[in-house]
Formats: sequence, structure tokens, C-alpha cells
Amino acid sequence: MTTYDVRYAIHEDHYKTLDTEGLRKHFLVETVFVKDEVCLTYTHYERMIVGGIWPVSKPVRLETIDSLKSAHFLDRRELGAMNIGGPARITVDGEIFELAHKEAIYIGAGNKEVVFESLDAANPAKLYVNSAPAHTSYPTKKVGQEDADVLALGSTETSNKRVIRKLLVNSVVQTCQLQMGMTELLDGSVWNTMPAHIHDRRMEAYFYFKVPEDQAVCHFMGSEKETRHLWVKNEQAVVSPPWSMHCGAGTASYIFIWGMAGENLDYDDMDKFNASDIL
Ligand SMILES: O=C(O)C(=O)C[C@H](O)C(=O)CO
Ligand SMILES: [Zn+2]
Repeated sequence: MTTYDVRYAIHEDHYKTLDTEGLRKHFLVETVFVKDEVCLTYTHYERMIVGGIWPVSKPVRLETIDSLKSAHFLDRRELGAMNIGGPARITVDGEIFELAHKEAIYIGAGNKEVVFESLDAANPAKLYVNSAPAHTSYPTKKVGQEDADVLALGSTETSNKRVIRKLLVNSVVQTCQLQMGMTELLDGSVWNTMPAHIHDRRMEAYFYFKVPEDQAVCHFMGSEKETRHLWVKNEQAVVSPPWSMHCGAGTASYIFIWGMAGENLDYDDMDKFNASDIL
């Protein structure tokens, strides 16, 4: 079964008028995973779809949704998935891929039958997905942690020592517009994405996980002169419009998956701000 929600794009002037409830309604995805379901949020930011696939007691099929008006989900789209759970088997038009914890897959446009299943019912797979429109079909490819383009950033002095693993980026796999990766905060570090940045050419979604149950991440958004925050719990996502900076601080260390779509595939295309310049 597939459930989905649609988020229309919000202008920055409208954003400034929103209260906590309004901000959470438009930018926070509170439910990413539902057992035995595909749970999606179709955003109108680059038409990026953010979602979760959690096959627990049975295989789960990727079905088209009415918003796409296409016979199959991937007729005009590409999809990236990252496994945050136990071992997964993904069958793409008859070809089988197995994904361990923290491994990723890129699935190219034009594939018709995509099925996700868990290999261990006691430790089910959990696949966080991002999907964006695709102009052509690139080959489906599994990407393991060892294949990632790795970037070590930050320091313990500034509480932001972290490892960025770029898994689905153009140095690793061919994609049309999708980029995805995983950033892990080292023990004791809590700040991600410092210096914070904007990339007006791409939207982004952040999905936070491994946030201890009694802790949270405070995610910051908006222009650097007009920030707001969202308190995010474990396994929730934030949609970041192209005009919005994005960074966060946890009350404990955590991991997050970032995914982008838009004008370019240049990860380093960012306008950065010093922390002391943010209002
Ligand atoms: O901690 C970081 O820094 C990040 O992970 C930054 C994201 O990768 C990002 O925002 C890319 O545009
Ligand atoms: Zn970014």
C-alpha cells in the first residue's frame, strides 16, 4: 500500500508570516516510515519526492501515485534509496540487489517493477527514498559505504566534527539531478552544516535518524537574516526550499541523510555564512 501527501512550494515572504504550526505543516515530514507501506511526500520543490519504505511482514512494491499521472512510478523519474535498517533485497525489473545497513541504491528511470523486502523479519530493512524527475535513464547501481566520496569536516572545539559520505553523487554514480549522502556526527558533536549555506539552484531534504528517543534536533531554516527553527524527532525529515539555509544542532549526536535536486550536480556549489553573521 502507498500513502502520500503533497506539499506546494512556499514563497519566502509567506514563510516569514508562519507560526510554529504553519512552519511544521509546510516543512516538516513527521511520518516517514509506516510498517509494510510506501509512505511518500510529493513536494513541488523540483518535484522531489521524499519517503520511506518499510517492508516488515511482506514485500512492498513501488506503485505509481495519482500525482504522477504515469503508468509506473519511474516512467519519468529516478530514485535513490538508503537502507537505515536490516538487510534489504530490492528487485528491479527482475534484477536483484542486496543492501546492508547504510548502503544505497540508485534506480534509473524507465524501470517498471520495483519490489523492496527484508531478509530478516526480526531486523527489517528501512529504506529512506528521494526521487526526482529524470530526462533520461541511467543504469541502476548499488553503492556501498566503501564506494562513497568521503569528506571529514568540523572539529570537537566547534562541536561539529562529522563525516560526510557522498553516496549518490556524480563522482560515484550517474544521475540526472539527484544527489544523496549520509552525514554522521562524531560522539559529542552536535552541529551539522557549519558553516551553514544556501544553494539557490537546488532544493534539499534532510532526514534525521539515530536521534535517541528522548532527544531531538533543532533544525534551522530561512534566509541567513531571517531564521526560524523546527524541532525534529528521530526519523523525521525537513524539506528545505532553494531560498533556505539549512543546519541543525542536536541535543545528542545523530546521523542524517541529505538529498538534493535542481539545476546542477555540483555538491560544492554553496553560498556559505559565518555563524556570527546569522540572525
Ligand atoms: O554536515 C554537512 O555539512 C552536510 O552534510 C551538508 C549537506 O551535505 C548539504 O547541505 C549539502 O548541500
Ligand atoms: Zn545544502
